[in-house]
Amino acid sequence: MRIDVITIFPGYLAPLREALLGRAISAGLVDLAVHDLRTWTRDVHQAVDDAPYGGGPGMVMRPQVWGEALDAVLALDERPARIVVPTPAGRPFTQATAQAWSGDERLLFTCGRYEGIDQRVVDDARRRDLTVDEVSIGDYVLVGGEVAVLVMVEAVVRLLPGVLGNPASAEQDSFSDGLLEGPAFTRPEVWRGLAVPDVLRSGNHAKIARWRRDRALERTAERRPDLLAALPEDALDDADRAF
Ligand SMILES: N#Cc1c(-c2ccc3ccn(Cc4ccc(CN5CCCC5)cc4)c3c2)n[nH]c1N
Repeated sequence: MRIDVITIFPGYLAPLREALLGRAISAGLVDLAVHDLRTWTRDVHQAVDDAPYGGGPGMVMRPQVWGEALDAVLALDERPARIVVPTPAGRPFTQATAQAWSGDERLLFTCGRYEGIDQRVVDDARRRDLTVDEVSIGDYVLVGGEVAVLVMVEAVVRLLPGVLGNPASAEQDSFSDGLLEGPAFTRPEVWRGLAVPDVLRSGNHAKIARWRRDRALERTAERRPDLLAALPEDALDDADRAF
């Protein structure tokens, strides 16, 4: 997978070259290129923003600079790219989104700042039959798109074959079966007077699986009843319902 990121703060994306993601890049599983949006400015001040038409707070990012940047970065590789535009007004980015995008050949992330990017940049890309997804990572307000890109790239890249040491980990993700995962424990058996649940040390795999499922159902009902309500009819078996 090729990933391009366009931003006025390239340094914000440095964490993508650390740890797991850094190893995925070194292993050739991901090609990452970060581009400074100001490369495509033409004025001495390298202006990327201007006042909003119709008034209102803050500034809006200029379409000319973004249009030239997108055209140039898209031309760097012939593979079709999904253009991702983080925005507070976007569709929710979920695990299902990450799963879907993990099958893409190329992702191109545009990091807005100020009050966002002139809407015509998205409109122009869509009318050229480019795939453009305007997404939000959550119902809170950030200062720009860079942090959202860090979140989305990590969520997608960890799903690529060969990235996670143990593929089962991604298969047993929270949300992958529609439920939150339950509590996890490791040694020591007792820590500050708190013991690991006996069932986890029983060696009885059926009982352990049941216990873990019950804890996942309990936690989901307590913290995310919306996820429970959204489960498909056949997602819960009789043992689940008895819980
Ligand atoms: N993903 C994601 C995001 C973002 C995000 C993503 C990309 C950009 C680019 C610029 N900003 C700053 C900003 C902040 C507030 C507003 C709304 N306006 C304020 C007054 C009138 C409406 C517009 C932009 C961004 C924020 N925030 N939260 C998420 N889950």
